[in-house]
Amino acid sequence: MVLDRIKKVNDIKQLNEEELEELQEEIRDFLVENIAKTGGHLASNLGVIELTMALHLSFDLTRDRIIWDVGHQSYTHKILTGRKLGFVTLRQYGGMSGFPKTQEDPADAFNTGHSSTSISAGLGMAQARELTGDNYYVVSVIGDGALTGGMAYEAMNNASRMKTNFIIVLNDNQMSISENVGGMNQYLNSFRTSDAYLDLKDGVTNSLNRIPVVGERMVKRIRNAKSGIKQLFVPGMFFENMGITYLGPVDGTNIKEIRKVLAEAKRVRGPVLVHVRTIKGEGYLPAERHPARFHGTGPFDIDTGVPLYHQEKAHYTDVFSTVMRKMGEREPKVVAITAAMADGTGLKRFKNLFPERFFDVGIAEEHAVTFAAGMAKAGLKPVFAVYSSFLQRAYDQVLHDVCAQNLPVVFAVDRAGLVGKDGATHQGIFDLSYLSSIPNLTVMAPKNKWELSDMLKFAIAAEEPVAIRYPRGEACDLWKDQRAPIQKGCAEVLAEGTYAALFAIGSMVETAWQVRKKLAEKGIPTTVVNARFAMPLDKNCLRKLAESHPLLVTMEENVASGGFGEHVAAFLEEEALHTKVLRIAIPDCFVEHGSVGELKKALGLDADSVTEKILAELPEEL
Ligand SMILES: Cc1ncc(C[n+]2csc(CCOP(=O)(O)OP(=O)(O)O)c2C)c(N)n1
Ligand SMILES: CC(=O)[C@@H](O)[C@H](O)COP(=O)(O)O
Ligand SMILES: [Mg+2]
Repeated sequence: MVLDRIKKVNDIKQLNEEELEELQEEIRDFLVENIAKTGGHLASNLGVIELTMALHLSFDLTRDRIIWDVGHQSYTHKILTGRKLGFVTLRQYGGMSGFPKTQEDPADAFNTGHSSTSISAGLGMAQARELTGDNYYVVSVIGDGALTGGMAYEAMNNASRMKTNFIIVLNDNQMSISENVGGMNQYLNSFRTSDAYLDLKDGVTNSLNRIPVVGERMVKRIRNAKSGIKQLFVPGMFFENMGITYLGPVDGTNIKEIRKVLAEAKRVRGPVLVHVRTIKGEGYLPAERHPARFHGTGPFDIDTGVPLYHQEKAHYTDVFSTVMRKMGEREPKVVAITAAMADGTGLKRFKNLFPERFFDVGIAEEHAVTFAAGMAKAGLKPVFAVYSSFLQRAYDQVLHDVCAQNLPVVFAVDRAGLVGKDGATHQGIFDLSYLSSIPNLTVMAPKNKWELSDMLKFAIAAEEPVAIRYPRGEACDLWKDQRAPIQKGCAEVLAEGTYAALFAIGSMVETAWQVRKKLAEKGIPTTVVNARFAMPLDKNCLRKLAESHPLLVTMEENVASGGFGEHVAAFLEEEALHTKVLRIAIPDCFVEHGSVGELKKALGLDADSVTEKILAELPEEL
């Protein structure tokens, strides 16, 4: 196998043409076989095998730097830098990450996970190189989906000042996770099928002048031509007009062609964009046919592409999806917004039923929030469904555009808590902290699936901003009959005891219930309260609990700093209520990948660990 000869970076450069062709196929088989077992981001990776090989052949990654936008497509890069063996543990606890990690390999130039950062980071490096007089290439590889994100434009707007080489590779597969959207997508569509890049440069004398020799010769040729000197339409003119030389489009399945264009890109003095057309899921039929389903997949049967494990219980996302459908039917003012996550957030159904009230804004969380604010101001009832970790980048918009004006926007914060295999960049463990501190914003979390439904209805009826956070995965289906109406700032007592009060929020209510059982077996009766609201807190309930229990335990799936427990503790101190407080939260750290169960155990958030911590706090004579 040629693949076995790739042990470290640059080993690919030892291969002849025939061997490169073999390698291409071997990598494709390797990825399908391995991801079929471990799960992972398959379709995007299959699409960039040739592009990645061409990049590794064209650059020296002991020195040059490639920044992978989002980073979910970096598997071939990992293989070519000698990490083939890591695929057995891909995204598993203690195993290899699914994203680039500088701590994993020096050839990973920059950590990514969230979209549209690569051009900024690359530009920063290229700028640093200019100032320090170093000598290396910087290449930012960005997908057409990631190019819908505002940061990419902010970076391109700045790139024109570069006097030295800076390469942007646009990996254009016409897909975000699902179909790509927006004006840039339409613009790219208008010349995606154009002929070879060189013939299309007529008229682009501006940037050709930045390509030594070849460019100058072409400019001369264009100037001497009798007709067609100024074509009405020149591919890539948008980039050209921003001062970024455009080269492309080039066939992303053809390593030789890509290398040829990259060689030219290396000669440009200034920023240059190489437009590469790729195919999401290339070479594996089920993924080519269903690129969105194979964007991120669990284990599957290779022959059929059918998932190996079937979902048994409803996920919180499914519940959200169903309630949104019902609310869409009942309430014509309800509109749904997603930032390129219609599948993941469960809004696909709403999209199909109410297409005119569904808005996919692209990977543009900041815009999505202010867009929602505008809609709310004009009388609609926007629901922005967004992953907790992606809402982080729209903090100012939540604060300044929605909450400061007290506008009735609903934030359906999915993937709140530990998400597991995507790891540190995607864990939704900061939202209770960053949302609970914003005035006017009500922050809630359901204990089970019925409560998510009730909370969503409550939020849609509210005349002010509300965020509901709920975790990835199966929805809790305990306490079907305990469904007291949701009232702002009111908690729900689930069971009463005397020694300790477990004041838990969201997913941790179920854990509190398990802890209660474990303590009951030891003869220790506890109270369990479902807090429901992280903000405003149920102050009356807290007063009563503090007065009647020697120990109050707060439980949350969020970091400790600024979180639920911190707010509870601050309130008790303010009121001079002197019960002992034990705060169960995620330590203030970035949490790497692994299954949610493993991570909870490691972080002391599982029922056994919490029980031990409580026992350590209770007086010995109990
Ligand atoms: C800020 C942010 N929002 C959403 C996502 C989720 N996400 C991951 S990949 C992706 C689509 C990216 O599309 P593209 O850049 O074209 O890459 P492709 O998957 O097509 O290779 C999205 C929306 C993210 N990673 N970061
Ligand atoms: C790379 C990325 O950001 C997404 O593809 C993410 O991995 C999706 O996560 P879920 O599997 O939780 O939808
Ligand atoms: Mg794409």
